[in-house]
Amino acid sequence: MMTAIGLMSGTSLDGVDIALIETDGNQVAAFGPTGYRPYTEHERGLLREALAEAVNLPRRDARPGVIGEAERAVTLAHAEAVAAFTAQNRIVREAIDIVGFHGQTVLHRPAQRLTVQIGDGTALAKAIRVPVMHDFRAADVAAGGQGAPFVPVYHRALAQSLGREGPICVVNIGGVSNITYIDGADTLIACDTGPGNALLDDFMVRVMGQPFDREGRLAAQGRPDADWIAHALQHPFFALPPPKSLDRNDFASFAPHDMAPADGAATLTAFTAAAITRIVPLLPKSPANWIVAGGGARNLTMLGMLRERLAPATVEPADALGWSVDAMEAQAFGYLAVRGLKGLPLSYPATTGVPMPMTGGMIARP
Ligand SMILES: Nc1ncnc2c1ncn2[C@@H]1O[C@H](COP(=O)(O)OP(=O)(O)OP(=O)(O)O)[C@@H](O)[C@H]1O
Ligand SMILES: CC(=O)N[C@H]1[C@@H]2OC[C@@H](O2)[C@@H](O)[C@@H]1O[C@H](C)C(=O)O
Repeated sequence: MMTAIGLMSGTSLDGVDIALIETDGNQVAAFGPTGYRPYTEHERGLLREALAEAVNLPRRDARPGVIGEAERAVTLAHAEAVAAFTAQNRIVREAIDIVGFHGQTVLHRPAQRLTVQIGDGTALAKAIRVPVMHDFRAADVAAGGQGAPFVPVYHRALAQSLGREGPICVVNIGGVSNITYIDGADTLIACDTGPGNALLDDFMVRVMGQPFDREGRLAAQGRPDADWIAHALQHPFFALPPPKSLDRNDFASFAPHDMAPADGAATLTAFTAAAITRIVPLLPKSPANWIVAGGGARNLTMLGMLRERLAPATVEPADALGWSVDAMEAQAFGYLAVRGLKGLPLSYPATTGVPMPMTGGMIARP
């Protein structure tokens, strides 16, 4: 068994999730503590600027202007997250075999074999004095894969311990939504499904001056615009079979106009639920159980809409099974780091479209 710390900074740009996990790269032996280090307003501003600048990046290792500045901020925030987490939980660095460091995606264009995660693995390893596995998506994209999603192998490890009849679908509703379809030991299919919370968050900031729709309370007071959703679902992405992936801003132009705030929030929430449901006819069988992770699992209106659309399948938030809603991706990158160390596959033809199962990740030693 190995002890790994995973670090994830997701598309919501809210902060760094951190989690400890014990695993041999196949089974999960134990979940450790979890933590969170929010970005400051200044850091969030830098990340937003870096995302806007990144559309012009020619190469994945280029760090011009504000992107370099944002990278230094990301590395420092992660070093602080590890220092606070280990101090708080009295973990000595000798007890940690590896740290899995995802970094912050600023651009994702797999068709151009380009996916860019900022965060300096070597600098982080030096700062925390523990080996760091980073750059998880690079090898996959270089081999012609989508480079995302990467959490499915971890979902599979968790699902195997449930001992349920399949098929099971785990859906992660972060900034972007992605699903993992598991049926028995042999079938693992994954893809991004469309927007998660990012459109709703951007709408809430613009219209209500709030970072997100807490528990889905605003959406609960509104009426989804069915025509708007039907039109949005005409986007060719939704008809594509898995594997497929998205950049955070691929749907950024899908903003409801001329709608009351509650109706706009209800429409965007229903759009996310409809886009997730749209994947069902593209899967081999209709999933019997849906498990919802990511911040979207805390949005009760979203959960209600998913239940309505996916019935008679069951829809449960991940924490109802003892899994972490918030730290699942951080745990996953700890798990993936151990798999990377052992040369085990991180992605498969049916999860990212790589021609063969691929290991990945780069190791930086202090
Ligand atoms: N209590 C809550 N009620 C409603 N929504 C919530 C709540 N808590 C979090 N969220 C939503 O979840 C989002 C954060 O989700 P999460 O941390 O899973 O995203 P991420 O990891 O950054 O994204 P990704 O998985 O796309 O990389 C918030 O921006 C917000 O929209
Ligand atoms: C390129 C990139 O960073 N993609 C993220 C993003 O956020 C959610 C979705 O889009 C997913 O594909 C992926 O993250 C998770 C952690 C994954 O790789 O499984």
